[in-house]
Amino acid sequence: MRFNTRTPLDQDIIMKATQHVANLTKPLGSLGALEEIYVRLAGITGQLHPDIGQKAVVIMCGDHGVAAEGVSAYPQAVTGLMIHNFVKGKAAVNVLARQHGAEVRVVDVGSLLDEVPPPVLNRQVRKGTANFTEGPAMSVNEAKQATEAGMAVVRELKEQGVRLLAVGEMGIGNTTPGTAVAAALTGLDVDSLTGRGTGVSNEGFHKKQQAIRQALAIHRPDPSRPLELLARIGGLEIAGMAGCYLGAAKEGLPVVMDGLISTAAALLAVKMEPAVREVLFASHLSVEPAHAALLRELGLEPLITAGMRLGEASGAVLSFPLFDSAVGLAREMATFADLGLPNPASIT
Ligand SMILES: Cc1cc2ncn([C@H]3O[C@H](COP(=O)(O)O)[C@@H](O)[C@H]3O)c2cc1C
Ligand SMILES: O=C(O)c1cccnc1
Repeated sequence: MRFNTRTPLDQDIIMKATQHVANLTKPLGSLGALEEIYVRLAGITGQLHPDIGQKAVVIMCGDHGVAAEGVSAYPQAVTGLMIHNFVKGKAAVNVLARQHGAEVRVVDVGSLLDEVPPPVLNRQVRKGTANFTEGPAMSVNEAKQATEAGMAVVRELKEQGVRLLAVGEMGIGNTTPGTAVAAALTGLDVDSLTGRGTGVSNEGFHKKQQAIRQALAIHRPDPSRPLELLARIGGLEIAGMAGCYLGAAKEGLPVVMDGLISTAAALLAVKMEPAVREVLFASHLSVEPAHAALLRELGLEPLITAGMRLGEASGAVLSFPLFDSAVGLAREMATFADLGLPNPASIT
């Protein structure tokens, strides 16, 4: 299956933005990653002064059959409880979204909840995945449906005026499929990639490594067939997030990833459609070891290292002020020409 996206970057604006940032009254390159953010935002939006005023965060939710293997420190029911907590506005990501001016959109693509509380979008493809140590997590068709749900949500947000997006997830047990996907896509070994997620015990940690190894052995996932890989060892919210990134590339919308699971979904989306890479931004570096491996594979540097390991898009929303700063600096700083001077960098 191909998900059509347009080539997102406007090369003419990229050149103009690169020149503009080089002419600002500061040593060349001294604003580091903020300069790169600004130039790429300009390329994605096609605007020399990108409008990223209206922001949203999408939280994809789903449950995991592999939780039955005892791979998480928390019971599966916490996924549903947290969906209710998002509705009340009381989760970490809600607080951060209020602080940084972002709308929160929660999408249930496959929790175990029988009644999905409004305004959560009920896009349940099925109630949780199957245990992937025994068989595929879901069918290819189900993975496709969840992916398309993510694409549709992003299309709606873009139509409603959203100009910067964060993507995150909720799903107890999902650092296990997140790490399995990372292992399959990077080829790195399970020992070096597996972390403790919510803080699983030593016993749970060994079960987790065992579950991932077993899944890789049974399914032999092929990185050149990303949708099938997603169906076998992924998750419904992972598919939903992959759809968000595909949708963002299609809509020309900059999108900020969070930690391990959202970045695993992003690498899957890039494997499905390489143009997705152009609209992706890394926010923070998760404690989960597989996260750094995924970012390396994507060739992206995290902006914040704060020892976080939460998911929910908390790190992504936390990075929003850096995006506003990047755009504001480019818009408001004087150029050397404004001061009536040649750019000192161009005369030495
Ligand atoms: C109360 C609570 C809130 C959360 N918010 C995000 N996660 C995070 O932890 C889970 C993954 O870790 P593991 O694979 O170890 O289960 C995911 O739901 C992720 O979003 C949470 C976990 C809990 C317990
Ligand atoms: O890196 C993450 O996104 C993460 C880490 C631990 C638990 N949940 C998510």
